[in-house]
Amino acid sequence: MSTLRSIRPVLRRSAQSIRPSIGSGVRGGGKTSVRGYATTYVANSFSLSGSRYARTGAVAVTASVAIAISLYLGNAWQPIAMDAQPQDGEEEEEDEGITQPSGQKLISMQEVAKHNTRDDCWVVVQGNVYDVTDFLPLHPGGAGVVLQHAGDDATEVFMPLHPPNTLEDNLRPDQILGPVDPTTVQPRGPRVLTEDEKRVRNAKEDMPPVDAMLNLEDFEKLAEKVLSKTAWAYYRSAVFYNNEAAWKRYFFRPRVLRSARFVDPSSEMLGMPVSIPVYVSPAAMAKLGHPLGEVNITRAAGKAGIIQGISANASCSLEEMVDAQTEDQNLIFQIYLNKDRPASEKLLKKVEDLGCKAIMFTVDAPIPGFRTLDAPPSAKEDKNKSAAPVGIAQAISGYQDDNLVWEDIAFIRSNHGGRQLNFSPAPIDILYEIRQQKPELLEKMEVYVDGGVKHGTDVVKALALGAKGVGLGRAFLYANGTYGEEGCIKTIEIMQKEICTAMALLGAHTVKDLKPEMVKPLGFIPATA
Ligand SMILES: Cc1cc2nc3c(=O)[nH]c(=O)nc-3n(C[C@H](O)[C@H](O)[C@H](O)COP(=O)(O)O)c2cc1C
Repeated sequence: MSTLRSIRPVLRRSAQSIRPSIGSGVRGGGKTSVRGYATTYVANSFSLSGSRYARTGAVAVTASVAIAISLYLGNAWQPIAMDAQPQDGEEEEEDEGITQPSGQKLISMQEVAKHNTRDDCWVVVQGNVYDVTDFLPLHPGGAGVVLQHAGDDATEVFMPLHPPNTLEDNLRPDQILGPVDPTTVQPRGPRVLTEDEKRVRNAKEDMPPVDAMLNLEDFEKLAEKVLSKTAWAYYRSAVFYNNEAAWKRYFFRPRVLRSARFVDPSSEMLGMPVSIPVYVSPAAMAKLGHPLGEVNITRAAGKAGIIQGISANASCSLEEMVDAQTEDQNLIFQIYLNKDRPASEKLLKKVEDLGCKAIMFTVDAPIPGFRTLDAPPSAKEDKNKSAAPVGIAQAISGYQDDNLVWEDIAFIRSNHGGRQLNFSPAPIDILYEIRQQKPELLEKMEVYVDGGVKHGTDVVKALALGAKGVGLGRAFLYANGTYGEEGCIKTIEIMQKEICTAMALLGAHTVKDLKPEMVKPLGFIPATA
């Protein structure tokens, strides 16, 4: 990690909590008018110089995102069955492999099927055969997830959840065995949609245009209808009991008779200009909601001028997101410390080489929390034995170092929280406590907040109390899962309008005009020390 001095780390610590981080030099951004709303707002447009990212130097991803999970989601690659079927007596010859003109042997499905045990496990993904025997104990979701597809084609369950090249990046060259002989692939016939797939298809046909989404709650309601049961369960099953409610306990003290004609919601985060002080919180598995996954979010964040935090468990590769970014877009990468620490160092090096501007270091997920909604499907529900034998959250964890302590990360001074422990304090309550008891901290370091944010007013409350920026996690997953990139852009637009309206009505022209005395808690106030 010492090789990464130029990357600014943001350590994720307390669950659903605030994110203090160390800011540094300020870079200017140009200004453009954003119209089409009652007031003229001035937003920052990025014009960073010297921020082109290196797009080479990509090396292996860690086991963290490798073969993370098996779930049945449909619409994935299926091997093409050729008309010619093997004739009796020809099997032995095929099992030895047909040699292609390139010299590479084709492997028959019959041969693949022989390697179907824990001690000898092959799988086929997108027409290629992989020997994953040695990888079984390393699989984040446990060996069982992979063994369900031992000796068989795992493409359909593998593809929606893994970045491209996951297998190539994590297996030794001798474990990448070569292409399947397509003449040996049994035709599967037309795939019959499950009840859930039919429900999703019908719901998608009924979707209103994106402009019918008036606020983030509209996206959430629609997401529940159009997402697969698996995606909804994973996205929704977080430990946010208190967070959403907590924002509603804080009220404004507006200032009046201050012109509301001009409002500028632009700001800076970690020295980077942002059009609004909202960022994308790193959240895994965007492909569960849309085939283009996190890339949609990258594109939207780039166009709208906000920062994207990329999950270590993203279903797209970092390279894909880097390729999708605009020239002066800023990406931040989130990591968990891997039990295999050199793997984390390797990942950090890659993250730096690919031009990410900071890291968020999540430290509150040494083990996954309980999520009943995201539980493994019962055997009854999963007749095809195609789903993961554990929930998604469980399946993509496991590689995180559960022995991580402060001493290991003494060089990092800031944090980011996940969503593991229920009944942890809500971020706004912690922020308020800091404002009351240690206001000097808010001057010394940048504090970021996320968890349960649904309205521009939530953002404005946090900014007034001293936060530098506010993150949205599920909002982008829902937006992506409903309308893809368009939905993510609409989400940012909605937030911008709501933030500007709240600022104008509070009598704040710029983010700096938002003051702590403009926000007070009513009702329950968390106990103070
Ligand atoms: C489905 C889902 C996946 C998440 N994945 C990650 C992750 O991979 N890494 C991480 O540090 N935080 C992760 N988080 C936590 C988010 O970064 C963020 O703290 C949280 O979503 C904020 O709350 P919100 O969803 O109400 O905005 C995830 C959250 C959700 C809901």
